[in-house]
Amino acid sequence: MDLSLRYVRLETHPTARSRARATCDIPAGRCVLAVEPLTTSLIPEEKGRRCDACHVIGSKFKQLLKCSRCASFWYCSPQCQERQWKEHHRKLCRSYNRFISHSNFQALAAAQRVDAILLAQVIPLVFPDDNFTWPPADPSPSVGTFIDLIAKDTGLPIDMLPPLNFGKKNVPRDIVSSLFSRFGNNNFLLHSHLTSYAHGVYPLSSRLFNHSCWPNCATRYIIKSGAPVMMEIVALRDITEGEEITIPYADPALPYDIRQTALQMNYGFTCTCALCTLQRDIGQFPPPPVNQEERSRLEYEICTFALPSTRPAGVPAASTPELLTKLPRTLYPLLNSTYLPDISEQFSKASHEGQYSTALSVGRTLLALYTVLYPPNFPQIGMHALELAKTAWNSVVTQDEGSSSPVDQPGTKKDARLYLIIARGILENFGPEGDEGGPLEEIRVLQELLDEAERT
Ligand SMILES: C[S@@+](CC[C@H](N)C(=O)[O-])C[C@H]1O[C@@H](n2cnc3c(N)ncnc32)[C@H](O)[C@@H]1O
Repeated sequence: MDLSLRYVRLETHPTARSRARATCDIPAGRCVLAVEPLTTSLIPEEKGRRCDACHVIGSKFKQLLKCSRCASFWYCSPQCQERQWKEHHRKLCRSYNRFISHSNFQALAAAQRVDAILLAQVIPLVFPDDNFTWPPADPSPSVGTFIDLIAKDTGLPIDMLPPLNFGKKNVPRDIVSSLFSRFGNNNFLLHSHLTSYAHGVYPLSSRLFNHSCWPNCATRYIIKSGAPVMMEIVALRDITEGEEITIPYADPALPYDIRQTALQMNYGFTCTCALCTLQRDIGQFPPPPVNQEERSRLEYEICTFALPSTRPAGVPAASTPELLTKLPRTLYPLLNSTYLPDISEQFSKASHEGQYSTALSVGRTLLALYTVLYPPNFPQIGMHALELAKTAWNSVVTQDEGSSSPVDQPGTKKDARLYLIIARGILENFGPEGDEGGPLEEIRVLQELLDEAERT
């Protein structure tokens, strides 16, 4: 495996086998590495909506072509169809529908079904000539890296998978088992504008990057017509030479216990990152107050405490959860595991129903919590700030009649501008990704509307 990479080098790690270290100082926003997939698979809801090869969305101007034999794969062009045909579809086409309608497949949980499809697509890549010997003879660099990934028991007995007999011969069970043991802890969820739409195997990223709940990098996916979907590892903040490069395997805003259980179950390790260490030392957060007045006071205080830190310009991004360390204990009830899901739901409901004052007051508290719980420049903070900017603008144009309590006021153009500055700083750092349009385009349009409103 060639790991002579520009920004990262691999070195041994006492418990995680190895880790990726920065070979030089890396500025925030820099793409540390771009990685090709070994294979990807759309989630069922996206089948027929996107090209199975390059993932562009079909439209009435660019209608997708259905595979005329299996009628289960769609392509935006004959080139994409040909590329996928050569990779795996020539082996899968005839048996794909039998495979996914088999009772064993139907009995699998959703995530296991995706792994089963990825496995079926990987086998023709590992054994293009149906020469089933282990280890495979003369693997491509990507297959070689895949074989080199950490193997773990997936907890799913192999006889629960549908038979894998795509080539002329049946795939030997021990080979299926060896390949399948690399799934589960090595698959990525592909997203566009932070909405998941596919799963994929990116062996080089799996081989290189360990997890942290306070990561210095995040993954983005580049969807380009006719090209494989590239995974890019983007620096969230300035990284110094020698620092370990990490990405999040789980959402850092999930409660500590849930993160630890998921990481242990799916990847077999206990996370000891800076966020986990701090949260473990703090222990359980007390429940939020039932009294509404008391609750509003805490919400007001957390906004005053955290929101100045979301201003991107000139504020160096912390490499440790600085805000959580400094958070007054009196505000801990707002970090209780019940509170964040509760206000997220309130925010979505109020903004969808046009209750802009409520949405803005709840959304502001949510932004404060995200700022405390997520590492600096984490894209979720930027996406939420953009939602707040749009809500403030909608409130302005519909002249929403909100109450006049200190935390519950109708939005103003000034609010919209402020949230837009936060959103732009973070999302421009994260960079263009996913489908066409999306948050960067929305920022541009809203900025134009605000500038226009200023002029008139
Ligand atoms: C996708 S691989 C990452 C690359 C891996 N370190 C290697 O050398 O191939 C995931 C595995 O790495 C290990 N790992 C990743 N992050 C870790 C962490 N923060 N602490 C301990 N082990 C970790 C676990 O064994 C996990 O199942």
